[in-house]
Amino acid sequence: MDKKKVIVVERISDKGVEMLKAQPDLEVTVKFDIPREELLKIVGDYDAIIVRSVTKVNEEFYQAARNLKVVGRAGNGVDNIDIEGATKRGIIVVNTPEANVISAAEHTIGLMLASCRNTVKAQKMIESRVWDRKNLKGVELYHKTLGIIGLGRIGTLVTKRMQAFEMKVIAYDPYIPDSRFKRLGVEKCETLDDLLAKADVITIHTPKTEETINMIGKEELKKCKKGVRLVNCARGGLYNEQAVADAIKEGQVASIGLDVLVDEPKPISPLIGLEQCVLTPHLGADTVEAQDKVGISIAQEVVNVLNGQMVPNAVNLPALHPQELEGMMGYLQLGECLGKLYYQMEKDPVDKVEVVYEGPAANLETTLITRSILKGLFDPILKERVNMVNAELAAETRGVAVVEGKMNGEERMNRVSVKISSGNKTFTAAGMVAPDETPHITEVQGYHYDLVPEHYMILAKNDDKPGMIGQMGTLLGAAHVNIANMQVARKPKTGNAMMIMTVDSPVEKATLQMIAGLDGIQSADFVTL
Ligand SMILES: NC(=O)c1ccc[n+]([C@@H]2O[C@H](COP(=O)([O-])OP(=O)(O)OC[C@H]3O[C@@H](n4cnc5c(N)ncnc54)[C@H](O)[C@@H]3O)[C@@H](O)[C@H]2O)c1
Ligand SMILES: O=C(O)CC[C@@H](O)C(=O)O
Repeated sequence: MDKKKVIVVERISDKGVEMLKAQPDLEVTVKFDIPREELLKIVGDYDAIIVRSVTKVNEEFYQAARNLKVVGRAGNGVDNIDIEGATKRGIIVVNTPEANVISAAEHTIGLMLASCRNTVKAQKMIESRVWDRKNLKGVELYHKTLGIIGLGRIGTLVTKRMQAFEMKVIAYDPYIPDSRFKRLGVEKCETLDDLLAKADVITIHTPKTEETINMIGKEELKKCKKGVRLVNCARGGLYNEQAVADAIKEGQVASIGLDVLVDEPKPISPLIGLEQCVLTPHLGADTVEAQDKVGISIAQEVVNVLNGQMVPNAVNLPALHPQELEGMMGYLQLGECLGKLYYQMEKDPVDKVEVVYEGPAANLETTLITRSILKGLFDPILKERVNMVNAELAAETRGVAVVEGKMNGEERMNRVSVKISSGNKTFTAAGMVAPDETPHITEVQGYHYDLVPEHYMILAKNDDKPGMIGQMGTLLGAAHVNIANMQVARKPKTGNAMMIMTVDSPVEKATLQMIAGLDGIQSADFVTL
């Protein structure tokens, strides 16, 4: 089998690279600082790429990256990656959202302290052999009010640490529940203006989005307390750099600590050179500990995606905890099997897919199972162009309505049932997952079974009369097809039955035609699951 090709284009830890290189089925290239033109020329050869924050993974990039299946972002923010473009193409984007947050929180605090105590200005003075303490007086953080914009992972870590400094912490984040504010002992600001009016120090920890770019500009700075101190260890441009530079010159802003700038990695900010400004070149995640965690974790995720496994940190899939994922694997396999049956047994284009989850199955992350059903449904007609990432989009672009229903309740049997409609014709299939995570097919077209799906299966509808099984066995035997398992189900009042056989090898078209021609066989389909 051909080896999958991975390229690492930005620096990750040696441990991460070693992990990739230890995979026998991967060919790994590590090449940093590749000029953009050259990268676009070579990226078409690779199945996976690992980047950090500098590489722009955009439309132009995707057009060149014809074989790409996964983008690994060694870090947290994905603002350099066009997620929609990846989703459209079925490319999975993975990141390491937890691995560097402690380092980023600590660096935030470092910048806060350095800018409040003129550390950089003091160092420059000493380097020019000047010992002049009168112009270096700083301020304490003790009993001051810290305003946090964005109370997510890093905002929360900063909160806990600055509460130990006995700062009063207030925060503005309209997207998190009040309970989190309460649990952290943080005063909730209903509006940004509320925070601006109260805070002595402001630190921002939001992602870079349409809503957050230039979130703090000229007007917002006017609403702050005179002499406010700012920190940004999130993304360049959340504070408008020109407005902050002007406000520093006017004395409205006393200092700013910045790890990030709008123009990285070639900064041209008006803040550069101001003595009230402490700057670092996006070092928030650059610690030994964070880089080890990031490198190992991104390598593992990329390997898992290439091996067809689900990963907890896929940015363009619903987020799951690793424990939740464990309990899902059998359901994802079941969903794909149920979906795959349709286009291998029927020809009519699908209008609607209805999925009902019953009993324990209803308590799972069902959107993911529905995606696996859609992936299975479209697999026979789209092959590798459909996967868990773009399965929903594939349904939408084909005008297929997808409806999910749930029937909770401990007393209910664990069951996933699928009804696929084409005009007024319907196709149904259902299954369950055993406690050992093995999927079982329990119903196809109203016939009931308890069958563990296998790679190759024959489904044959027949008249419910003696001799049918014998005829099938003889014919398959003559064609050297070994039957591994067989179940027959009947609908007594109709005189109809359906056999499902799992077989050890593919069944040739000619053999299938002979089966379909047997006396009493109504239809015969060979399916690959
Ligand atoms: N400097 C570095 O090296 C470094 C390292 C890691 C992360 N980061 C950056 O730090 C930032 C925060 O990361 P995180 O892991 O804490 O993210 P997170 O997703 O855990 O938290 C972000 C929070 O921002 C909130 N938010 C979003 N839009 C908002 C708005 N308009 N107003 C107020 N709140 C809003 C969200 O509700 C969320 O709670 C990101 O921009 C990330 O890229 C930087
Ligand atoms: O070091 C990097 O690649 C950026 C780190 C950080 O900004 C992140 O979002 O993880």
